[in-house]
Amino acid sequence: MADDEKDEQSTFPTDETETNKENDRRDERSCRVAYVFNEELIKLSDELPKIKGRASIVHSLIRSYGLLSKMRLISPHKAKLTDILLFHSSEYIDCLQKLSDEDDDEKWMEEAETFGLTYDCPAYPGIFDTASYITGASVKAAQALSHNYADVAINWTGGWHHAKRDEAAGFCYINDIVVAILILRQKFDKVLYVDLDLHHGDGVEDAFCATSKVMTVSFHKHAPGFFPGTGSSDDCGMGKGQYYTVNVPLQDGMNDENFVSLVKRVLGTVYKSFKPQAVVCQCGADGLDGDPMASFNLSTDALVDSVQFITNWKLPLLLLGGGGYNMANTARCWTAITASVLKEKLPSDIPEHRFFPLYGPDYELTTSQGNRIDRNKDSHLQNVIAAVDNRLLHGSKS
Ligand SMILES: CC1(C)CN(C2CCCC2)C(=O)N1c1ccccc1/C=C/C(=O)NO
Ligand SMILES: [Zn+2]
Repeated sequence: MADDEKDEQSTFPTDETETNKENDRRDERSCRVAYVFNEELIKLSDELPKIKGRASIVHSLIRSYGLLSKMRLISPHKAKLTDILLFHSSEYIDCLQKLSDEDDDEKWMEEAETFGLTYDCPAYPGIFDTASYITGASVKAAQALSHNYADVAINWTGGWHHAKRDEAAGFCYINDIVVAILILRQKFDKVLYVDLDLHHGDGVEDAFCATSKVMTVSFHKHAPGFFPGTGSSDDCGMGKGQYYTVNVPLQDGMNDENFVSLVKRVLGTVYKSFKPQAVVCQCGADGLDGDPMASFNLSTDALVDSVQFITNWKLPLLLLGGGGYNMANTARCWTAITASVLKEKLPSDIPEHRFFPLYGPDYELTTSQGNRIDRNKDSHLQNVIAAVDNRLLHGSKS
């Protein structure tokens, strides 16, 4: 049978002896971390227009710190069409495939508009294969958690949170996050989604706004004219999903201390009221100081500490990438998160490796905070927390 039809069961050693042998129980010291990658995934991800070469830079830094030998390496394959269609409409996927195959049939060009495949989100040749491979990696990571093969699973090429059921958006074509959550939902009754990217995780929020089985919590910049424009604290889901959507809208100049205390305060309340059985966290790094988005003042510590807070819950956790346009800082951030999950202390000096020159002039692993004016008034942050408490308290009554 074809490789991608192989029953997923056969991918992970499921017999107890195998997993028990490899300290199956998550103990205090560390947990079992699965890292999904192969050369094909890195090569295809490197082709993504706005983050050319980023996948290699991230993977090379993780490898140069010797972290690969401490993780369970899993080789992914392209997502099956049936997995992609768990979320996306077949009309949209058909059009994406046709445009990606350079099918110059006029018919598809006209439809392109309907499916968001336009100038600001072009379906460039090969995009369908790339997006399918990335989605397959997030699916494989989710399956590693569902099969109890790992406690934490990582796909730094994933995290494309803007893609809608039948529309590409914000340079996201297939929403690997939604597909991965739907896979996790086959095993876990309640899944928590956390979005740390600078941008609102609108595609994931939309997908689950009407269900109480998936709670989405997004921390993001929310300002006039800033993409995607949604994500105000008023968004609260609808129907059965009411109160299972939480948004934390922020202004420019957000610093580590306020960001991390907000994350801990909001997620602490969410954890107590929602009681998730699994967590998916999008770790977009475009909120870091030094990113071309030039919005927040965050250092890598802010994202590391936020993810560590979630890791401490000791729930099955899927970590995904996302935005991050300063390649070296994004690699620093996701390497530091990987080490933190492994409870590995890394030397601050960047090891000599293929991309070493990118890390000048300091050649250090962690970055410092920016000093952009902080537009976040304490009163606003207090109001956001009150709104979240109100909603979750209200929600937990229902
Ligand atoms: C084209 C890129 C993706 C890159 N970019 C910057 C960074 C560096 C130079 C331009 C953007 O603002 N983009 C966007 C353009 C239109 C809509 C959305 C985005 C970004 C989405 C995002 O990051 N979500 O998490
Ligand atoms: Zn972003």
